[in-house]
Amino acid sequence: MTEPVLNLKGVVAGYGDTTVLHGLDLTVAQGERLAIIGRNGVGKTTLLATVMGLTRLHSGTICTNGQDVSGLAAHRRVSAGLGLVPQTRDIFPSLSVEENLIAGLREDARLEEAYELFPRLADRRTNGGGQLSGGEQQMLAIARTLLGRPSLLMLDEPLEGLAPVICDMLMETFERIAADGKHTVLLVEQHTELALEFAERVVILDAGEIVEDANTEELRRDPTRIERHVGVGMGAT
Ligand SMILES: Nc1ncnc2c1ncn2[C@@H]1O[C@H](COP(=O)(O)OP(=O)(O)OP(=O)(O)O)[C@@H](O)[C@H]1O
Repeated sequence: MTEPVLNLKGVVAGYGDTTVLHGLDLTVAQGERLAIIGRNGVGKTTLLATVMGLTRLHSGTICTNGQDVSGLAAHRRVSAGLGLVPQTRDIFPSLSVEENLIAGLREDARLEEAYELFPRLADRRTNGGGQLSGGEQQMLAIARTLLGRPSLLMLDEPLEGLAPVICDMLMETFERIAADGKHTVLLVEQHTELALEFAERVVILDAGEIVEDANTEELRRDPTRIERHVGVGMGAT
């Protein structure tokens, strides 16, 4: 049987002594398209950061593809197949686009893959990271993470603050990445409708706990299950 790409058991985590996640159990199968939604401050970013080893894990275990990574540093988790595009994008502003990409490049990956995915980055390859528009920075952040060859690609509110035309283009790109057979995509998104459009399964976080974990169609049939945790109307929260 194929191991899940992500398996969390009893995860209690936070910052220092503060606990934000209160005992999460979550299994993500290979190839799944999962969205995590919830109001501001419920712990979505903390969950992704915890998977990457960037918070304090008080108890519980985190496994990826059958490997327990609970005690590993973030860079070792990248080698184990976990990839995060953080909300902050973390582009190096003084390095060129190409140098930013090289920073994420695994030996078996090629720079050209990034340019094939986002031709715009090829046009901008010698420009500094700090000279890019918000949309171009997001493309760079996504491409750089993909060059690390993640089996799980985690995207933290990747559409935030971007123009609708760029959001559409990025959503299409996420569809392609999810369909290529090499990646499992986990999307954290404030815009509930966009999240539901993309995902086949939706997890809702509230106050650091998973309060819904269901098939997207099932949730669509009973929107109150979303609205009671995310807000009325299922629009942007
Ligand atoms: N570095 C930090 N140190 C201490 N507390 C933090 C830190 N980052 C976040 N928190 C707290 O953890 C809780 C969860 O925040 P988190 O950013 O994970 O929520 P979120 O669901 O991603 O919200 P948003 O949609 O606003 O990004 C909040 O109470 C927040 O204040």
